[in-house]
Amino acid sequence: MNKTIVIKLGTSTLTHGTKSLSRPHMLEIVKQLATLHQQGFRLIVVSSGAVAAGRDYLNHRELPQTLASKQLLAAVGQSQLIQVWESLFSIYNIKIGQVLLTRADIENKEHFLNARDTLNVLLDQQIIPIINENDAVATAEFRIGDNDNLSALVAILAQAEQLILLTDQQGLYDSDPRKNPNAQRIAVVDKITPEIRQMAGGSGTTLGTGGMSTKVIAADIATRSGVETLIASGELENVIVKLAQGDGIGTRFLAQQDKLEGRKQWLFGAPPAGILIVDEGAENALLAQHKSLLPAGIQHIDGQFARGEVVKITNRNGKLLALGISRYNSDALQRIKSKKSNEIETILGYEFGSVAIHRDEMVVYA
Ligand SMILES: Nc1ncnc2c1ncn2[C@@H]1O[C@H](COP(=O)(O)OP(=O)(O)O)[C@@H](O)[C@H]1O
Ligand SMILES: N[C@@H](CCC(=O)OP(=O)(O)O)C(=O)O
Repeated sequence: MNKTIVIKLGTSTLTHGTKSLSRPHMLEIVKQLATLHQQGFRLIVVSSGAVAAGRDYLNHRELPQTLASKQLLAAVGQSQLIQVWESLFSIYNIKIGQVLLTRADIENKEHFLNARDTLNVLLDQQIIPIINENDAVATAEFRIGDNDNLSALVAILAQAEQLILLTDQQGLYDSDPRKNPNAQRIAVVDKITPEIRQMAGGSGTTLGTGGMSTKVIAADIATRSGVETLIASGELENVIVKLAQGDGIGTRFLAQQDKLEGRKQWLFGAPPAGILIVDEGAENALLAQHKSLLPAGIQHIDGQFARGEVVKITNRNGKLLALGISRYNSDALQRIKSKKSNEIETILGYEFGSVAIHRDEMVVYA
């Protein structure tokens, strides 16, 4: 499959340093994305800018400094933002789909699987997802709070190879270049150490959230899950195309370990909520052929669990074969066990795909 790239565009990039969305600058970005899209890259955009667009739409009206005001600005601004994206992408005949996420959509594994399926179906249909945090409803408890972190989680969700964070600086510097004119850009970061974290300061503008420090945290989350992360300036000509082709601009944070295994560590935080006992055919498919687990191979189900929970997979002798995230809840599995995948929809009246546990959401022992 073609490479999946998540591109995060900060407010500073979308406004081109002004107080309004800069259509010419956004068109410049869309042009680059269209080039990569045509080359077959699977692209996901994480776009900030809703609050800035909302402020502009309401003519910078004086509002109280409350969460409710921010939610109001995000609600009016998000529709402005998506309209601009839609009109610009339509110049290149590219369709987009809006996906608004909150922390719960990433942390709750059932929501996680739903969001993953949505992104995959959009990408399979050559539609570019335009993602933002659902700021209009995300209260303190459910907020991720900054799109740098959101984009790292999206990269894990989408099993991306690369995360590109575009901002108003050429990359990570050894100190904030707005404060220190002699600051030096760091070209490659092998490992995110406490020294690296210390270099990254807060936002340089009133519109940006988090500054370089949230970008380094995002790079840490993403690289630990095997996603190479790049920070570069959105001002640079053809920057996205250059980064996708491996040009040495910006700051490159190297992926820390084998992609799949890193992601699985992130997925398997919770203790198993149930057990699936599988037949010999399924055991062989999992261990020798590295395949997903189909309902056809499941003989018994122990425990009550929801879609998205972690379960053990054992053979009939009780030998632990794997841990995996179940795409169906235990009641549904009771009804579709030993059945062919093409019968799932008839039996349940719905389906979440042909597999009970996907290979990418499984750790195999033995
Ligand atoms: N070590 C550093 N290297 C580069 N930029 C830094 C550093 N420390 C702090 N910054 C600040 O981070 C800002 C970028 O973050 P932010 O304003 O949140 O932008 P965005 O809207 O693109 O997310 C820069 O303008 C810069 O002032
Ligand atoms: N979700 C918010 C942006 C939050 C954010 O992280 O902003 P930024 O630091 O500009 O990427 C919005 O759309 O205004």
